[in-house]
Amino acid sequence: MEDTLSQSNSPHVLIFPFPVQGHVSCMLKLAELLCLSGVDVTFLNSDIIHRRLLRYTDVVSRFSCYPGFRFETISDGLPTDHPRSGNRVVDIFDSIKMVTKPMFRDMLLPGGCLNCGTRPPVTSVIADGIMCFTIDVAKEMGIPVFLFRTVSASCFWAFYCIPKLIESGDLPIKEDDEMDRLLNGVTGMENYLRLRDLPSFCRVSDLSDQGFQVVMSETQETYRANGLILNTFEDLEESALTQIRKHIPNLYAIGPLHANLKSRLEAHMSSPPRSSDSLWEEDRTCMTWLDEQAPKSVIYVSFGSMTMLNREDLIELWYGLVNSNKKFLWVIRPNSVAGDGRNIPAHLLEGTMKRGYMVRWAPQEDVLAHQAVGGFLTHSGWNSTLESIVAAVPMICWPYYADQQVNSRLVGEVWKLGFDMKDICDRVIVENVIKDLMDRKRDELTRPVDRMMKLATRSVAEGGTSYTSLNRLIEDIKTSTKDEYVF
Ligand SMILES: O=c1ccn([C@@H]2O[C@H](COP(=O)(O)OP(=O)(O)O[C@H]3O[C@H](CO)[C@@H](O)[C@H](O)[C@H]3O)[C@@H](O)[C@H]2O)c(=O)[nH]1
Ligand SMILES: C[C@H]1CC[C@@H]2C(C(=O)O)=CO[C@@H](O)[C@@H]21
Repeated sequence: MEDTLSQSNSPHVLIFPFPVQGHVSCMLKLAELLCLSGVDVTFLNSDIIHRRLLRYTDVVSRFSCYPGFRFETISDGLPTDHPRSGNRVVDIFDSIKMVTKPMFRDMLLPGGCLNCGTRPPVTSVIADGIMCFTIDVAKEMGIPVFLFRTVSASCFWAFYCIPKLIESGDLPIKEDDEMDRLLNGVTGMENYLRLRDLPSFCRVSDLSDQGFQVVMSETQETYRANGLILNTFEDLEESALTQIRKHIPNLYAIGPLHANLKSRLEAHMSSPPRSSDSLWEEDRTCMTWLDEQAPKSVIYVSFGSMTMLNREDLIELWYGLVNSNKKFLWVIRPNSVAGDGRNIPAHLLEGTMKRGYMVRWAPQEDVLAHQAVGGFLTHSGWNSTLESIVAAVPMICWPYYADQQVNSRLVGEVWKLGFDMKDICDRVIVENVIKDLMDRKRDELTRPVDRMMKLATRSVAEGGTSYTSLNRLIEDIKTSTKDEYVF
């Protein structure tokens, strides 16, 4: 039996995400898409992420219908009580290279849990694009590696151009730099990308900064992989995709992945069950509250899984929401507000009682699809941006860090799907931008929002660009063969 398995040529992909919510959830969607196409998948989670998935989701029963799927776990190298969010997330970069990389290698060696004869051997790896150490390990074993970078193509391209921005003197940003100055160094974005729209990792005066160095070098190393997978679609990011292809020709644009998965599940069964990838318990009472609200009357507020709010910003946002007189549904994640959460002004508490609803974590895709939701105040994480596009919900962008600065600029200036409130948190501005989005300037957003929703839907339908690109990826995975081990 063991011999038959180890000689088997059946495709077996190892999927290995960077251990944070926004990466794990879209990679789980890719895993399910591969399972649907008959590919065996092992999904490698960090221990902490896996524990939380088991606790808050139905992930085990969801994947139980795919006999070729299984989970494995690995340490991320950090102590259990490390926050793994806000600016502390960069600590994962070091720990994963120092602690996780050798463990990952051991797992793939003969006798390791990924190579012990009980399953067909791993024939290809899909690893997070921010973890290029996986290329070293997989290549040593003769296994092809595809990188999945979970940010937008535009952000990837901006990261890719960092060396050029250093050469031109645009980086590091100087103390007296005009942040609204347009940049020439990111080809294709010259007309709209300002210094302030670069990924937040570029906002450093010292280029030896750890976060800056990691995103720059990991991006530069992408070419070493057998291909690059991006969660985007041609009609949305054609320009950035064209630029990237000049350097990394084997590019698969297969997004929006959640829509791609939904569409393929619907082709397999009439009403696929809803599933969750959440690392917090979803509070579905907000759906009942939404049921009671008028169509397009509610602004949904969520800043994803990593954003930390300080008290000052919390209060300004809160005043803006209450004073806009709009209904609002606000996700405030546990432990996401720094400082004192007490002594909230009575005006805010009363306004929230009348018009607001707060939860610790929401079923976001369902919320955005609800007819009562008319706008999304978002941190512009890439998954949230794509989910909003598919649901045809216009956005107010208040980016926190990383790729979000780039995404919000595209939403506001290029795609015209909302307004970018970058670097501002003032109660009067928040109130006004909400009124603009929900009423005063709503008409100017309606057409672009509907158009992009349709393009997204078309891209994942049979024959669409993301549909075709995903088929190509599946085909390439199925024909990938593992070389002989080289030791
Ligand atoms: O109450 C909530 C809030 C969020 N979500 C989901 O959580 C995910 C959040 O992802 P994203 O919007 O991408 O934000 P982050 O969690 O901040 O994701 C990280 O990963 C993304 C992909 O790389 C990056 O774009 C972000 O900047 C980075 O912070 C989305 O699928 C949401 O639907 C919920 O289900 N319920
Ligand atoms: C935790 C963040 C560091 C890098 C990741 C990222 C990327 O460029 O791949 C962007 O934002 C975050 O998701 C990740």
